[in-house]
Amino acid sequence: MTGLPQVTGLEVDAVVRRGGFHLDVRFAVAPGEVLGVLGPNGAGKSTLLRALAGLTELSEGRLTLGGAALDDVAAGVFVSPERRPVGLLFQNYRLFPHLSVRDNVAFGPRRQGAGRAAARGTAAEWLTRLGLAELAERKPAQLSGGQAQRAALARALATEPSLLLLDEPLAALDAETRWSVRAELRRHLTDFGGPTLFVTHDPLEAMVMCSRLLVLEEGRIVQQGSPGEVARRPATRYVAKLVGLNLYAGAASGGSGAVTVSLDGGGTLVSASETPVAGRVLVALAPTAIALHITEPRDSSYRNVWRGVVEGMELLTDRVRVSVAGHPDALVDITAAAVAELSLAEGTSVWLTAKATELDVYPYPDHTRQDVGSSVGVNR
Ligand SMILES: Nc1ncnc2c1ncn2[C@@H]1O[C@H](COP(=O)(O)OP(=O)(O)OP(=O)(O)O)[C@@H](O)[C@H]1O
Repeated sequence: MTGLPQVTGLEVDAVVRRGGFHLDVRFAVAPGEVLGVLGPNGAGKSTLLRALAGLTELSEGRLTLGGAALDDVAAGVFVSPERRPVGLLFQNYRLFPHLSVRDNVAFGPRRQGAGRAAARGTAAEWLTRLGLAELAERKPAQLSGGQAQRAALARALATEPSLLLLDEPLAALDAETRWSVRAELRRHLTDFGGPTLFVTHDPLEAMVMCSRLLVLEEGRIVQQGSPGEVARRPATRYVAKLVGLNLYAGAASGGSGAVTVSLDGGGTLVSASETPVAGRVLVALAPTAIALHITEPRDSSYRNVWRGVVEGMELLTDRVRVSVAGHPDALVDITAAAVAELSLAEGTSVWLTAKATELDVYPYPDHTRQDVGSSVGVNR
């Protein structure tokens, strides 16, 4: 025993330049951890996965898996894609159309040097595990979307990879199939002992499938944390929107139990936060925690009362999301019955109220780029 920790996970310290785009990230993924990678279009999610798979070269930095370098620009190390112990699962499956399902799954083991019979044996095992044994002789075009996705998963796992890279693996499936394939995939990810990166645009999927989330924006990491932390305390406007919260940036003053925040875009909010906070902060407020009134509310239990004008309404499954312009702007979720009772329409003047206990105030995250500050609120 040397007493040194054994490095078995993935360590990423990477810069990739593609035209005018720069990806610049540093993070680690532990064995068995499923890291959800979220971010708006063009944030660099696919670029990151491509770099890990060896399909795009690093401009600077180093990637190590289990302590061994896959890429090390300074040392001149680059392991070619076919020699990386990496399982890939992409949205559009990329099964070979001319090969049977069995041969698609046997392809990886064959490429790794297994004999024809051994590779077919491995393929048969994985197809059985994924409930596809009876479809082994079919061609990909003869499979449903869910079956094809399972075949692609069998193909990714049959090479016994040390790292799994999943790029929106469920996006092409219809809602019902997606649900069952997701449950299946989750089971396999739990069994898989290595690190997994899971790119998705779907916040629910990220919450359900991933043990930790990493949010990329413009090639940089703007937030990392457990799904619960990210959902409760979003670091940027993009994350707040994703998890359905109002988010405001401002300057805090006052003590525990009554923190006053002067918002960047005008207006003031008061929080009953028990943790003393001062200086630059973010304030998260759920759309369901705001109430709308036509006349000025007389109930003094509302510490936050401000005026606004209805800008738009969107029907959600069981509520209506009302977009209100004011200081601050806000998204407010109310029932369809309340919309009717208040006779709300675009242009209606309203009063907004929120209890101080409903506002979560937290320090402005250090790792958030400072220039996000002025635009961080869902609303100005
Ligand atoms: N081959 C390329 N050459 C130059 N720039 C590229 C190339 N491929 C992608 N880019 C640019 O790199 C940036 C990141 O793209 P990437 O595909 O990694 O984003 P993404 O987060 O996966 O987006 P999406 O959610 O839309 O799939 C984008 O600005 C894109 O235009």
